[in-house]
Amino acid sequence: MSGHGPAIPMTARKSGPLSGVAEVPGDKSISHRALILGALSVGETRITGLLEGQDVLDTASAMRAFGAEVIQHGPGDWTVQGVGVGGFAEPDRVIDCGNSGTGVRLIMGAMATTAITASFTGDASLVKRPMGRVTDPLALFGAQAVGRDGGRLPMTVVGAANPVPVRYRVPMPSAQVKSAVLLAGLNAPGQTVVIEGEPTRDHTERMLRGFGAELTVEDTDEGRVITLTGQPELTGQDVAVPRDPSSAAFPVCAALMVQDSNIFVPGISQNPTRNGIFLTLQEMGADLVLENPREEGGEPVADLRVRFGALKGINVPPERAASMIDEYPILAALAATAEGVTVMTGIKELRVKESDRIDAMARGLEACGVRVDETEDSLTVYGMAQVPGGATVASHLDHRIAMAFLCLGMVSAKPITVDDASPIATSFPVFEGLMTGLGANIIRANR
Ligand SMILES: O=C(O)C1=C[C@@H](OP(=O)(O)O)[C@@H](O)[C@H](O)C1
Ligand SMILES: C=C(OP(=O)(O)O)C(=O)O
Repeated sequence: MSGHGPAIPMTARKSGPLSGVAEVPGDKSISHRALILGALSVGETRITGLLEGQDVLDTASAMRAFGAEVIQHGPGDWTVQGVGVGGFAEPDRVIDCGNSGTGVRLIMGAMATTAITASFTGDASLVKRPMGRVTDPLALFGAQAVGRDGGRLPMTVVGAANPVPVRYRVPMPSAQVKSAVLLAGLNAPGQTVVIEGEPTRDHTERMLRGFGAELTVEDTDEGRVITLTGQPELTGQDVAVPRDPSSAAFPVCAALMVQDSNIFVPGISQNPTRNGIFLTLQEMGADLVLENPREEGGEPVADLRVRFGALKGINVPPERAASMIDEYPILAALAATAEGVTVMTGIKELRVKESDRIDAMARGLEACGVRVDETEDSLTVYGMAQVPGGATVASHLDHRIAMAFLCLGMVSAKPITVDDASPIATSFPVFEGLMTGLGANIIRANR
């Protein structure tokens, strides 16, 4: 929803120790895809563990607008009656994707090779984000897009009536762009080929196969080559959504920062295209143990046992960036409490997220008394024994910035206030209750 309600300022104070079980909600990326692929299938898709964050609810409502029947039966328990590949109806209203880059970009891909027209918009954050990275490859299929300011929302996409298949090399590491092209390729005849220079999250590929598409993935000198055979009949599936590693990163990092903490975080996806944060934390010296590795819902998962302990700053290798792209805000907060310097390079994609995350973290950390250096493509954080805090930090309509500073406020000398924590509801609606349940001292500032 683009209608953004009143700001919710929130303050975090010295907390802990954190202890107990952190049951984080379902994976956001997989939740969006389960709804979209369910809508593009024939028959019923039953989804359990769906993330009921606003980003995903907006995708559910978009799928209804394209003609699918989407019903909630209970918490996390949803069904989708799909319309089949090429069966999307023309929506009779503007598709409002709220705060969600994943939602709008994947849905544009999913409708771009059907002869319908759809208009898209979003909130004050989403309308600033680049859409040309998706509409450029969609134009190769024959779709046309007209947007504001050379490729921003609001935007209207006219789907291709006679789509042709495409061979496309994704110019930046982006699972959203890759996925938009693959979803568009579903309704094009012949083979659509997507090549990515560095691997990004592969949920679309895994799930397309699970829904019955013919798709191959080859690692070559050119990169990862994904070939999809168009116009398959997708069949509704049962999807069990694993818990979100990107959400898990917040209680995990908070427990690593807050003295004497010891928490258990069950059932977290360890998909190798998503687990970079856990490798990084272990390199920093974290007492983070992966227990009971297993497969759930087609994804590798493990339980995490996390205990407080002193961490050291490291150089995070740029080639790891794609596998932890959403975790840099919380890593930057954690780095402020580690011994020594943490250097994060190869992260310029952070500049086009819900906010410019390099800038938002750098300014917020400085306001809290932490020294940082930034370049277009990197952020360096100088750790200190005691972060001063005592600042009000802007979240810029960015859930991950809000959560990162609330975690830092649990260990700073003086409290940290986030000017607006309402965007947390887009990805982690139970954050406040979950964290306070573990022992976090966070409270809505206006209560
Ligand atoms: O495909 C996805 O589900 C996502 C891909 C990433 O974005 P980019 O494709 O822009 O890197 C990530 O930051 C986002 O939270 C979710
Ligand atoms: C970047 C993110 O999401 P999106 O691009 O879907 O808005 C995120 O959740 O950190």
